[in-house]
Amino acid sequence: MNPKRGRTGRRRKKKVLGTSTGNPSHERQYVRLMRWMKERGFRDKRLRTAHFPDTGRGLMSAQRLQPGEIIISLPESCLLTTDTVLSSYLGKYIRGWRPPVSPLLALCTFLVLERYLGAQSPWQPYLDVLPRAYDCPVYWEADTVNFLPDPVKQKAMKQRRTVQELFSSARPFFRSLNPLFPDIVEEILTYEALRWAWCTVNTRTVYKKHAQRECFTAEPDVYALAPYLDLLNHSAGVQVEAAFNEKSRCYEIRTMVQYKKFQQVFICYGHHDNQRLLLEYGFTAANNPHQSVYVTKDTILQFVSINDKQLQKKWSLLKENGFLENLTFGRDGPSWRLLTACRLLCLGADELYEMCFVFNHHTCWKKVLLGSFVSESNDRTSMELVRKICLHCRRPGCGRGYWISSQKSEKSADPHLVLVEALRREESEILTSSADVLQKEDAI
Ligand SMILES: C[S@@+](CC[C@H](N)C(=O)[O-])C[C@H]1O[C@@H](n2cnc3c(N)ncnc32)[C@H](O)[C@@H]1O
Repeated sequence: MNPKRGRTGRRRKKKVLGTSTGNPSHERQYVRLMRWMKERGFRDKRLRTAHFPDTGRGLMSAQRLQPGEIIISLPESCLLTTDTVLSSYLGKYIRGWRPPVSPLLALCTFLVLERYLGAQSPWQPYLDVLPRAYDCPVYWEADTVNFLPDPVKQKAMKQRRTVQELFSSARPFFRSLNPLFPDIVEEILTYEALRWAWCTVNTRTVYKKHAQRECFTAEPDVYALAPYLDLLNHSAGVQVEAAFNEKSRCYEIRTMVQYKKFQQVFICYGHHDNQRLLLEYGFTAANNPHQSVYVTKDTILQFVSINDKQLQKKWSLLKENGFLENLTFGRDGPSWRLLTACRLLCLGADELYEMCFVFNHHTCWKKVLLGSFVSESNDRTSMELVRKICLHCRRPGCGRGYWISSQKSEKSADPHLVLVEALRREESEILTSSADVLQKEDAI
């Protein structure tokens, strides 16, 4: 009996498809990729590609994996770095170009040109499995970016400017490549192509440090595209060790958690909140333990007295000491940085420069920045200020606690609006939770 026929066979087939990407042309791409990797010395069979309902394409365990076990070991010959670029046809153009290009631009240019070369590129099997587009804000419609909460919106706009500026500044270098692709180099190295390559590098590279080279700008050269390994998705809850092993000359990832056979295998991209995941990787993670709500300087300024003669001085002290960045609310209340900034802003006129002889002769403002108690009144007024800020952030119209349903119906085809909505929903939950914590503290 043919095991693929009949009910059992059909069930068995369904199960296999359920764990694969389910698309035959994609399947062929992975077969080609694996063959190509094998030619380059990759022998691993511990992971395999799969499609997951919540995270999309990823890798799953083909066997039980134990904590401490290496889950993937990628030979150096599979890595695409600036070494690859310099040893290619682009090398002499990069070495001869002044002012030097950045390592990032070199990689991006190489990716675009190799994609253009198609079957002539030795990297084709890898390039074929790369996404055609990304979900980072640089890909979004300008209108959609406007729906982001303010601090993320600023960063998203900065990201768009960064890529636009990179493109503008790179055009003379691109034109210098004319001898390689007469007449059409500007049609290949377009803004859209550079944006794709920029996102490819930013969302998929692993860290591999290269010594600084004269042919590049001084920006850190730390990128390595790692075929197949870059199919691993992110989870905040896993611990891995990942590094290039100088002895084995392989990029290795070791899991610190256990996986059953057929479970999705994750790595952790860093202790990132959802704003950062959205900006850098184009997704938000449900139940992200690092999620927080950012408070802008402008919001804080709305609630401090403009009659405070020391306001400017206090503001400069916060700025000089790096306390005007990353001011957040979390599920367990305001962050220490936000609280500290508020405590400094609430120091009384006579308190700011008052010397404290008990604590290393520091002035009160210094004491606040070091996290020490100053006075009951400072504690009370700063908590009031934090509560006001929290209340303000929760207000509909502040741009956080309301739903963007009207836009949603008009723009239901915009997948990025879903990301904005997820971010806003989570922010609203965090602010509610923060407000509860603040209320409880008030009651004590
Ligand atoms: C290094 S790649 C991982 C493989 C990727 N899923 C793919 O199909 O090519 C990083 C990208 O995967 C997606 N991703 C990673 N972790 C995710 C997660 N937990 N949930 C949703 N998307 C995730 C994001 O699009 C991110 O930019």
